[in-house]
Amino acid sequence: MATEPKKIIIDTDPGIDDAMAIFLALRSPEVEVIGLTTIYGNVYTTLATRNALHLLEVAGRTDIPVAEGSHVTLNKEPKLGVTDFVHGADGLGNQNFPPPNGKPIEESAADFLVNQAKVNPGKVTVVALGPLTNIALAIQMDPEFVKNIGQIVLLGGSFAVNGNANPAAEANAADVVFISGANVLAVGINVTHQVVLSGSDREKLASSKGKFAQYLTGILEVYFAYHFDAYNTNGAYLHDPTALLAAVDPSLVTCTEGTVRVQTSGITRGLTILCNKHKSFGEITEWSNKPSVKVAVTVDAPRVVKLVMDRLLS
Ligand SMILES: O=c1[nH]cnc2c1ncn2[C@@H]1O[C@H](CO)[C@@H](O)[C@H]1O
Repeated sequence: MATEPKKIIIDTDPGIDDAMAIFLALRSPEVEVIGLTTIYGNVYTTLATRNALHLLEVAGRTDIPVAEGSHVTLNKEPKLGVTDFVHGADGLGNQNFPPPNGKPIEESAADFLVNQAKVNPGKVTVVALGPLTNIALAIQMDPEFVKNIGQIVLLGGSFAVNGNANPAAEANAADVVFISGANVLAVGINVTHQVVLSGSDREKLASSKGKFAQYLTGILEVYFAYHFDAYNTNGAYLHDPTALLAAVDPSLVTCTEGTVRVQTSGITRGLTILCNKHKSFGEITEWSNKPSVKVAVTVDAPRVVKLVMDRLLS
């Protein structure tokens, strides 16, 4: 008997690699996308919502609801900057796309997350591709959320490699989410930096007539230019697609388990530190007696890239 597709909500700040992940999800029969929620990060939240609606229109999937997320950080501070130098001023490679026709639903992202988890207890996976504010708000709003939500697969943390938001920190990590007790799988940039779309992969996308391949060829130009400047490579890291595919097929990564804390202030703000669950210390630490999460440590990069190519070329 065929198993039912896994219901997923993608929390996203599109974003070029977000666009790839959203299209991949729509091409993955293992999952059913029941909504997109938006957040600041690669762009401000208003533009993230506009881009989410636009991407669903490109895909012909305007049946999928978009719920707009928070405009401010968890501490209620306005978001200071976005990474338009990575994704272009419009977040989608400066392609002058027309505004979408659709509108977000009335429910906020956090309300949508809470309510969907409540009506499908244990059945919804959130794939969180941006800063984790909406997820943290859902956790704070409803004490039942961490029980109701099936899993949170998040792109977040850098786990002992340099960050990309600052040398200590990856752009997305949030302490509230890591110690919430929810079933969390964290895929950090120590892992996603191993998954590279090469220049020749991009040429294959460019020569395909597929709708998604054509669209992505246009927006990838800015993303490749950024990687060439920042990392001196003719390739692009597949952050969001890797996290999405880890939710689709967990066998693509291997994991360790332990408590993750996120530094919330000081020069290492955003630093993620994992304490392996089997390790004990002679003193009580800020990691002691806190819930464990799964943290990806290795990835089958060739298989991830092949899945990305096969599904986006078709
Ligand atoms: O250099 C960067 N700085 C900040 N964010 C980035 C950069 N490159 C990619 N992303 C975005 O942040 C997430 C990975 O941390 C990905 O979602 C990607 O879209």
